[in-house]
Amino acid sequence: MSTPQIAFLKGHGTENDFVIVPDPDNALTLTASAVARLCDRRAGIGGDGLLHVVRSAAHPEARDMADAAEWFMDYRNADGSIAEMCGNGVRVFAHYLRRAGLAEDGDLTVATRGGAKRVHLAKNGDITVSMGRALLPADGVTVSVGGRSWPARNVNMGNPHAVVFVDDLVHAGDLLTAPPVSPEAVYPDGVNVEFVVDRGPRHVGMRVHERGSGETRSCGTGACAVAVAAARRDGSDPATTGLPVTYTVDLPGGTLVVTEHPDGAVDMTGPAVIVAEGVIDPAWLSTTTG
Ligand SMILES: N[C@@H](CCC[C@H](N)C(=O)O)C(=O)O
Repeated sequence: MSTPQIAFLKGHGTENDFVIVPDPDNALTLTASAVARLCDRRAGIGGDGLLHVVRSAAHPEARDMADAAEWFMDYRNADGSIAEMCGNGVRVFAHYLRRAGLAEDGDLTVATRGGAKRVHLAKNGDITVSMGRALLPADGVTVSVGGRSWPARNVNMGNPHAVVFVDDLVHAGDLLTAPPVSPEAVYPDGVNVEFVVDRGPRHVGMRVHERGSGETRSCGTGACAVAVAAARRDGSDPATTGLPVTYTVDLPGGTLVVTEHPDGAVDMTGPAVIVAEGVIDPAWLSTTTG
C-alpha cells in the first residue's frame, strides 16, 4: 500500500510566512523536529511557523472549544516549539478556510491555544481578528542590545512580549540572536521582543525578534502588544479615556491596524495571502519524525 500524500500550502500575512498543513482529522504526527524541518528555508519548505489545520473536535487541546469553533489552529514556531497564539497566523488560517470552501465571508470563530478568536473576513480581503484583552503586569523588565539597555513594557497577548521604545530601529541591531531580557524569571517560557519608533500621531514602526522563530518581517500579537504599550505611554488608555484608540503599526513586511476598545478588547486588521500549494514527500517527512 502506498503512503498517503500530505498536502500543504504556503501563505503569509504581512510577510510573516507559514507552512499550512490541512489535517482535519488530526491524523498526522507532527513532531517538533518534523515541523522544524518543514520550516527550514533550505532543507524544507520554509516558514516562520506552521499552521496545522485540525477540526477542534479531533484535537485534545481544542475539544472543549468545538461547540464555538469548528477549526483549531495548532500553531507551531519555526523551531517546532508550541505557542499560545499567532495573530498573523489566524488571519492566514481563516483565509485558507475560506479559499478551501470551509468558511465564508463574514464572521468565523477559530480555536487557538489562547482561546477562541472571532475573525471577520471582509469582501475587500481585509481580515480582522478579535485578539482579546492585553495583560500588562508591571515588573521592571529591561532589554539589552549592543551594550545599551532600555526599560521594556511586559505585555501578554495570550503569548509574552517585551516592548521597547527606541529612537531608531537601528538600535535593535541584527537580531540574529534573542536580545537578553531581564529578569529572566519574568518570562520562564521565553519572550517575543519588539523594538518600536514613533512615525507620527498614533503611528509607529517596529521590528521584532520572535521566540522560536528569530527576527520575522511581521508579528500580529507583537503589533497588538506595541499598540497597547504605546497607548499607555501616550496617555490614551481607552479604559481611562472611555474612547477606542487606533494605532497604525508599520512592520518590515507591511502594515497592521490595531484598535483597543474601552472594555480592553483589541482588534487587529491586515491582509492574508496564499502563494502556493503542493504535496510533501511522505518518505522525506518520515525521516524527520524520529
Ligand atoms: N508571528 C506570530 C507570533 C507567533 C508566536 C510567537 N513566536 C511566540 O512564540 O509567542 C504573530 O503574528 O502573532
